[in-house]
Amino acid sequence: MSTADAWSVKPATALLVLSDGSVIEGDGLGATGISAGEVCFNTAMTGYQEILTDPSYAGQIITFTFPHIGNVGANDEDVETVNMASESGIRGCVLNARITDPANYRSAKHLDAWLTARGIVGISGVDTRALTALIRERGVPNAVIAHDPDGNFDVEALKAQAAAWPGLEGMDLAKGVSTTQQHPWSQTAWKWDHGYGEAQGGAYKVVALDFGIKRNILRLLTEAGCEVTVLPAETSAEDVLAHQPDGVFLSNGPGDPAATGTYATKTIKTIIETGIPTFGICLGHQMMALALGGTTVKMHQGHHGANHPVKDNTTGKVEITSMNHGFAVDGKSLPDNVEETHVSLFDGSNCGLRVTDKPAFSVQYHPEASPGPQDSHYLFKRFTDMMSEARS
Ligand SMILES: NC(=O)CC[C@H](N)C(=O)O
Repeated sequence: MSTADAWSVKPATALLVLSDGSVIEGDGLGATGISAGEVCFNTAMTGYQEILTDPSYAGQIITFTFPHIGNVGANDEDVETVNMASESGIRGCVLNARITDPANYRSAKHLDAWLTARGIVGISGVDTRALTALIRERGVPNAVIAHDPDGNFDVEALKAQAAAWPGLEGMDLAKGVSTTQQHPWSQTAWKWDHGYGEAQGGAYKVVALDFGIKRNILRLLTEAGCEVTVLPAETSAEDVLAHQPDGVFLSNGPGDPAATGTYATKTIKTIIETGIPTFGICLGHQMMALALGGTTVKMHQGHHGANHPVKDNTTGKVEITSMNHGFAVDGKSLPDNVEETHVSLFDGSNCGLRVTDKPAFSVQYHPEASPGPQDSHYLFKRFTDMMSEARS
């Protein structure tokens, strides 16, 4: 780039328009077009591709607080969406620095080209610190992100579109990202010497209800000795039980748990009552709480990052966790036969539960990480131990 190019003032090729009418200008990246959603911020310093493909982000525009996103490029391995052909559902991304050319041996594509191929609209050159400070002060705003290489924007129409977006509360988005067909899963976790492996069978037959499940959850279940069958979000309790599973897994996923719970909580309640070991993560945790009689609330700014400290009340240990949620279980709403097992050390919010008279437990955070620390991998063993105990 010549000095003249570097200093010339170019018109904005992307806009982030908040529902309060604020207009933030920047450089467009990824797909062109207009996309609406709720703006959250994620504080993870690595793993942007896994974040961008986590189906739990459907309906959301992610602001990365880490300034250099894209510098290790993109590849086919670091994708968390189970169905490679489908988009994760994310509505856009907001970056600080312009994406540089990738510098990593695993890179197969420039992140910009990868975003375009997946239909994700993005904007860079944004003061993401200021945006994050605003979200912390006022809560998560609805917004529209627009990208046009010629810089032709109807700003008033974009403001109206941002103001009209209904918001995540009341939205059931799980059905849209769930598998429509039951399918088996046998890939095991990544090993540095040979990459991903394939499991032959497994000691425990597990069915995973897919509300937007991440690949690494399935890999860690397989790794822990489970033979996994993935079922669509709306599968009935009867159909789940017809598989005669040793255990049932309830996945993460996007949207409002209360809206998704309208069909899933009935199923979950029946499964727990039968005494089959049940393990839930994130949306699965929230819906387990709802099934047990608890309630969920919308959080002020949510928890999205890879360094959230959580205390395990049963052992007193603190684990550093990966989180991605904008709703939370109200710990005080849990009935007497449900114990609060984990709490966030950032704000005291509920991060885990255990049913005292049935083999069922769940956590609000992401023990599979991807991206994030591996402190909480022990929970997959806790699930297989539960299945082993139930057998004997
Ligand atoms: N990661 C998840 O499963 C997210 C759960 C839910 N959609 C929330 O935002 O709280």
